Parts: sequence; C-alpha cells; structure tokens
Amino acid sequence: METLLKAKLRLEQVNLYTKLSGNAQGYPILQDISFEVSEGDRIAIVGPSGAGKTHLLRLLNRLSEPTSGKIYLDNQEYHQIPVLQLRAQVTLVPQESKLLGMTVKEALAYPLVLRGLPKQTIQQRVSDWIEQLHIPDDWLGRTEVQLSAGQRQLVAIARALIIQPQILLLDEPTSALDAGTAYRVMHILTQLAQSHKTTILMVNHQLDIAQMFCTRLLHLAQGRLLSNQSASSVDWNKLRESLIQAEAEVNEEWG
Ligand SMILES: Nc1ncnc2c1ncn2[C@@H]1O[C@H](COP(=O)(O)OP(=O)(O)OP(=O)(O)O)[C@@H](O)[C@H]1O
Repeated sequence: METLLKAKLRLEQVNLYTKLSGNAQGYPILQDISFEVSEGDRIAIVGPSGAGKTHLLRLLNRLSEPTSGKIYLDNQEYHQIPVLQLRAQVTLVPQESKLLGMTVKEALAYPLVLRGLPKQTIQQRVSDWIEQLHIPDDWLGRTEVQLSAGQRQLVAIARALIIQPQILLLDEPTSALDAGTAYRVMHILTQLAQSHKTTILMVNHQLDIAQMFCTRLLHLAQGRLLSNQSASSVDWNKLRESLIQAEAEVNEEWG
C-alpha cells in the first residue's frame, strides 16, 4: 500500500484500441499496461517500431484517452484533472515540434507568456536556459525553416524545460542531436531529476544513452509491457540483441 501512496504516476490495466475501418472491435495499440513511476525517476521506454511507445506518451499527455483502465497523477484520476492543468505538470516533447512561425527566442518565451509571468522573469528564465543548453545567439532570430532537425529538437527540449514541469515526456529526444549535445541534454535532465525531483519518461532507440541515463527501463513489444525493471538489473547486451532481432522481424513483416 505504501508504494501506491508514493507513486507520482500510476497506470492500472490500461488498454488502448484504435478504430480502423472494417474492424468493429478496433486495433489493439496498448494492452494491459500497469506500472508506477516515482518522483525523480528517469525512465527509458524501449521497444521495436510499432511497439506502442509514442502512444503511451500520448496517453500520459492526454492526447489520447485509454479505451479502458486508469491513469493517476498523485493519486488523482487523470480525467478529473483539467487538461491544461495536467499538461502544465506533465509536458510532452514530441518527435516533431513546431515553432508556429515564431522565432526561436519568441518560441522559448511563449509558454511563459501564456502563463502570465512578469516580463523580467520571462527574459531571465529564457536567458538562463539559452546559456545552459548552449543555444547560440545566431539561432535566436531564426524561424523553424531556418533550423536543422537537431537544432529544432534542442529548441523543443528547451521550451519544455523552461516550463519546469513535474513530469517530462520525451519522444526520441536525442535522435537528431550530435553526440556532444545529446550528452549535455542528458546531463541537464539528470541534474533536474536529482535536484528538482523532475520525473522523466523518455522513448529512446539509443541504448547507450538509456543505459547511462535511466534509473528504470520499460520494454514494450506489440503493445504489451514485456518488462519493467531497474536499470542496474538490465542485461544491456541481451536487450540490445533482442531489440535488433525484434526490429528485423518488424522489417520482414513490412517486406
Ligand atoms: N492513427 C493510427 N490508427 C491506427 N493505428 C495506428 C495509428 N498510428 C499508429 N498506429 C499503430 O499503432 C501502433 C503503435 O504505434 P506507435 O507510434 O505508438 O509505435 P512506436 O513504438 O512509437 O514506434 P516507432 O519506434 O516507430 O516510433 C503501430 O502498430 C502503428 O502502426
């Protein structure tokens, strides 16, 4: 019972089915997913393509609703929490982020403007994160089309960090970053988790990053949770081999 009270996030037998034409029952995307997450956990979510990783993050950000089962934040059922309030606490950085025609500097400030923070606080916080993430001055006046995929990814991560959410959901956050920037971002996230008890759930195909960064690992396959274990108990070589094998099988299926 004690663990239930301490859980920051809890999923109980969550199922997600998507309606596809010609299939009345729907297509199973996630099945019987149950796990708990504590404050300050750094969780890597791994699994082959199509395993349901992105949909799991979408459920946690309420971009989708479970077909059945329950999700709790601090013991409060998800659907009882107003969605904007929930998203201020549980923030998603999707694989592709848009700056909506804004410059980088405007886009970084925008989430804070929406929250009505004083101008000086906004400027200070934006400058702090620009410095911490080593975002060069010459990016600040650029719009989305003037940034590379990696630059856009870093700006998207900065926008989420600026809000200081309690739970940060990241969908392949380092896939387009160079190695140096990826490790810098991971180092900052680790510090945040340790100093502010920020909880991090990150989908990642780069197992070396997951191994170095995470405290727990969730392994999904075909919409089911294959394992939920502490990072220290993972056999990383075995996991690497099984993911390569599973990915090859997915590719074979697609011919
Ligand atoms: N709009 C949709 N309608 C129906 N099924 C979908 C839809 N979008 C995705 N799917 C299916 O849902 C399953 C899970 O997709 P999801 O994107 O969550 O996988 P993933 O593990 O994140 O994959 P990847 O690593 O390739 O990003 C896949 O089988 C996919 O084909």
